[in-house]
Amino acid sequence: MGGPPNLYSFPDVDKDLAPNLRKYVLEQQNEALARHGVFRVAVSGGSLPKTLAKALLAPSNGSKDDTPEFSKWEVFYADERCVPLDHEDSNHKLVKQDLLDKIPTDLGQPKVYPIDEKFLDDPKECADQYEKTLVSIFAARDSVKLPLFDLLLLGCGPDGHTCSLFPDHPLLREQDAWVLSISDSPKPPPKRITLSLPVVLHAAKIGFVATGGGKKDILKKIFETEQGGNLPSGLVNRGAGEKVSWFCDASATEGVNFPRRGSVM
Ligand SMILES: O=C1O[C@H](COP(=O)(O)O)[C@@H](O)[C@H](O)[C@H]1O
Repeated sequence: MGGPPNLYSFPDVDKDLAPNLRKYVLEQQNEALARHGVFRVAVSGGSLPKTLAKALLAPSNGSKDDTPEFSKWEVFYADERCVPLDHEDSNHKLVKQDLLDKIPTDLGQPKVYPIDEKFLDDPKECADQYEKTLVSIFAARDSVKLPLFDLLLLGCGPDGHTCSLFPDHPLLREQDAWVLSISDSPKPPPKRITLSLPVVLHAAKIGFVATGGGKKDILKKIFETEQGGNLPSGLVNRGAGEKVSWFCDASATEGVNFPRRGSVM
């Protein structure tokens, strides 16, 4: 990858981070719609859905560039916990309650691809079924080696995990599968599915959202140390380089020695 990742650090989440995240997401939307008429985005759970909702549910300035065209969105999950879709641990539940349910009707609704609840007891089957869904969308016309998401919106845990790819876990070595299962997640709940690292690295753009003082030690590690570069978020950061943009607040980047960018152009 050519250039370095982009690190944005904003004084305030509501006033600065959310509007810049909105600009970034809508830029990716508009480029994707111009490319192929649909915007394919995979989102994470955790703290991301709340910040994303602040960004996307804000009133538009009325320009075409600043309008979310939700009816042309296809929303997937970067990772999901094997729990019912209305369970409080479900990433889909968070995204639905914070964002999807609050989209004004005149903006349309995205097509959403949650996991199939039939396979909650069998994470491997759940992952295989989700991969089949991706194959039916991304590889229907010609066969592709990896699905090309227009945008991935990811979180970074305080241990450096992203999606449900955890530090030192054998899943990080997977080269072929698109969607993986994990039954021993160090963070509960233990049973989950996740996009594989090659799929993450292949995405057109990758936006991390990391806010709050609880993220500053891990960001310092990722941006400043060799060891941090080998953590899951660090592997994405190093491997995808300039395709990666970090949307952080000042508390998360305090003491992080890496050049920051101003605002999204
Ligand atoms: O378990 C998970 O954690 C990560 C990070 O969450 P955060 O609350 O620290 O932002 C999240 O991105 C992932 O989707 C989720 O399953």
